Amino acid sequence: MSNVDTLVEGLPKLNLNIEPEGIDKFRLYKDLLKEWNEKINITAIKEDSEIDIKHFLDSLTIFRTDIIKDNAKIIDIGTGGGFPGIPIKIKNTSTEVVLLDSLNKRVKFLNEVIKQLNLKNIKAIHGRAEDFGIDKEYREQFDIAVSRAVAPLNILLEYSLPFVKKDGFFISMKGPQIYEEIEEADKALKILGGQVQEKYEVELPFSDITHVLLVIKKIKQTPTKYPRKAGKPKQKPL
Ligand SMILES: C[S@@+](CC[C@H](N)C(=O)[O-])C[C@H]1O[C@@H](n2cnc3c(N)ncnc32)[C@H](O)[C@@H]1O
Repeated sequence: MSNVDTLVEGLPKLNLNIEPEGIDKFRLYKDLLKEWNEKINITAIKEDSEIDIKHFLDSLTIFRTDIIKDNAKIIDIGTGGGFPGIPIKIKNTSTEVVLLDSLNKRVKFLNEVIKQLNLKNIKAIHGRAEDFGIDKEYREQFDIAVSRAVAPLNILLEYSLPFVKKDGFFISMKGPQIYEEIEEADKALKILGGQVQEKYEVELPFSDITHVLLVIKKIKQTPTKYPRKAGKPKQKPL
């Protein structure tokens, strides 16, 4: 079994607490991550303490925003190996979580994690954000969309904001380059109905890395012509 010692030591540094049952789930999650990573490419981060810091603790920094309320319905866009969606679900079991990724082999891994960790009220779906964003089962159905390491903000907003209900939030987990990205995303924000609400700078424990959690509030409905068809947001960002 993997150890999650660095995760356990890092939680108080983020003012977070996770019950022993949750810690056991992180341990099992790490076992599966390392096992599957031998067969399919999920993450370049392979060492125990690095997984704790750069995947688990980094994902959990999202709780510093106070946006994730009990029972919130959340979608993680481009979740990859489940970050930040699975740590969110382990920490707050009352949330309803949808994990979305365009790479099917990663979605298969996520389904195995959901099964083995016995997580409830969570599912992994395979496809592109541009396609699910026009599907009425998903469009404007979420209190919160989250995303880490998927695309520059002007592109990411077109992937994410269509999923968020009016008065809901999109939380983008970024590095310090976010400040330039915000300037470049001014037009996309206006078109898609978003407004910058807050920026939280968070120091990642046991590292010299500072990440920024950008909280965008959805202040009006997204026009039905967005998202444009798959590939278009990236080819021709707003
Ligand atoms: C660099 S990985 C980041 C994964 C994870 N969020 C993390 O922080 O570790 C980006 C992920 O986004 C997915 N992705 C990229 N564009 C997408 C799109 N348009 N719709 C859905 N998933 C997408 C990719 O398949 C990939 O798994």
